[in-house]
Amino acid sequence: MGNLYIFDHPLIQHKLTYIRDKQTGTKEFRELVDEVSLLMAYEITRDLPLQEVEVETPVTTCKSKVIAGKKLGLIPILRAGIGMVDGFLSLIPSAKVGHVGLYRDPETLQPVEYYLKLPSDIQDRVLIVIDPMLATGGSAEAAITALKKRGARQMKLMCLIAAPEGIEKVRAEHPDVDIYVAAIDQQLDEHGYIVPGLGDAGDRLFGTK
Ligand SMILES: O=P(O)(O)OC[C@H]1O[C@H](OP(=O)(O)OP(=O)(O)O)[C@H](O)[C@@H]1O
Ligand SMILES: O=c1cc[nH]c(=O)[nH]1
Ligand SMILES: [Mg+2]
Repeated sequence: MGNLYIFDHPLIQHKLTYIRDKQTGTKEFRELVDEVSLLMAYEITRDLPLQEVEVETPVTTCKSKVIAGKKLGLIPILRAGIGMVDGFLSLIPSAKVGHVGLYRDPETLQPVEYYLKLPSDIQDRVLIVIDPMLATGGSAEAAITALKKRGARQMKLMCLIAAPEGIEKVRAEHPDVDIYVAAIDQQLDEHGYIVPGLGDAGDRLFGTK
């Protein structure tokens, strides 16, 4: 089974509170998601492997470290995942970005795929799938399945808020994928929304509805 990590950094937790707040308007919501995504990128990359190189300083040469191993790929699940891209890229600007377009049918809660565009070398990258919300887990599960079908071999899932149901689903269907979240909430309501959650992430990010 994949590991489950909680981003417990105080700055992430502090900002998440204002993201949840229904009084937070679109502009501020977007800014906060952007800031939290940068902090989450910092946390999720703390296990990147390093290798020693020699560097010449103005004084002498010394051994120092650079990031080694596989490159990263960022895979936002449209639409809401887009809100997390810029923050992540401000820290890791060389990551390639692939898009998986999915929406959740409001009646059946099943994910419907409408778009897919990926970097050509996803098999050689560690992919970080990003979406603010992990509710039933259907969208994340479908996105990871779609990526595996196209050759993805190593993935992490990064979300702001997860419901226990979503975590369980992804861990059951994709035990090879580690999950990183800022909060695990209580449950889903009868419409599949996370309680207490933050409402509809896409609508709050883009000012729709
Ligand atoms: O875990 P699930 O039950 O699948 O729900 C989570 C999905 O729902 C939201 O997307 P939505 O369908 O609202 O699309 P949007 O991003 O275009 O608003 C959210 O951004 C996730 O992708
Ligand atoms: O609470 C939820 C559940 C799914 N999608 C959202 O945007 N919010
Ligand atoms: Mg939505």
